[in-house]
Amino acid sequence: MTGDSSQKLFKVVFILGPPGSGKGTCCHAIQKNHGLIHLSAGDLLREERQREGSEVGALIEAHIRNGTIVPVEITCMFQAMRAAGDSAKGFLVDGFPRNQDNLDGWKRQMSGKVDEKFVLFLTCPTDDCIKRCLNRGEGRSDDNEESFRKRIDTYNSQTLPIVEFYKKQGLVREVNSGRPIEQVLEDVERVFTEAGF
Ligand SMILES: Nc1ncnc2c1ncn2[C@@H]1O[C@H](COP(=O)(O)OP(=O)(O)O)[C@@H](O)[C@H]1O
Ligand SMILES: Nc1ccn([C@H]2C[C@H](O)[C@@H](COP(=O)(O)OP(=O)(O)O)O2)c(=O)n1
Ligand SMILES: [Mg+2]
Repeated sequence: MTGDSSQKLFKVVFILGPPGSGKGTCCHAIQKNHGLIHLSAGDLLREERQREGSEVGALIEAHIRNGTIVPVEITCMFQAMRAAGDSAKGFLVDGFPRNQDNLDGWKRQMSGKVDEKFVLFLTCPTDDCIKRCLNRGEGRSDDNEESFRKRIDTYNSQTLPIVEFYKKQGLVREVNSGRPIEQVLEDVERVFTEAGF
């Protein structure tokens, strides 16, 4: 056997779905119940954008407004997972991998280090998603109609193929999130229970 067998694998669940589909909301509920750590790629990027002296803040903001995806070298999820320590039971990786570049970077860094449990795929009609984003009330620079349209285009052209990639591996668990939150969370909870969480 080669490699360090004492190294603990990071247990990971990916959360994907269109903007406003409820990824963050579901992660919030699930992390409380299951002792998992929620890592939102978007939150991490917004944090870096706000960090004084950040050399990539302006670049991140341009991507966020344009609804395009920041290069994976900047969106370093591995760093955040390592920083969280290995006491975590697992990670909810929210909004990542969102395109082929994200996926390639993830594989380069994480191969042999992660146990990918499944992808929670939230589906929600675009009309509901836009209403939710416009009413989110977090003052985000991309929660306006123009940025939303660009984000949804990026989602359809770049993120859905990633969902397909995981579907082929039998890893996708789909939940219709275009329903009242109690119903969504009931189904999400069931998916986690079935996966042994
Ligand atoms: N099932 C739901 N029904 C109605 N509103 C919801 C539902 N799920 C989430 N929301 C609301 O929609 C907005 C977007 O949710 P959020 O979890 O931030 O989505 P995402 O992370 O996918 O963009 C938030 O204001 C949230 O409170
Ligand atoms: N993997 C990621 C995730 C988000 N981003 C950027 C581009 C996205 O439009 C914004 C916002 O992402 P976030 O996941 O917070 O947005 P939603 O929760 O889907 O509304 O951040 C990215 O470049 N790469
Ligand atoms: Mg979110």
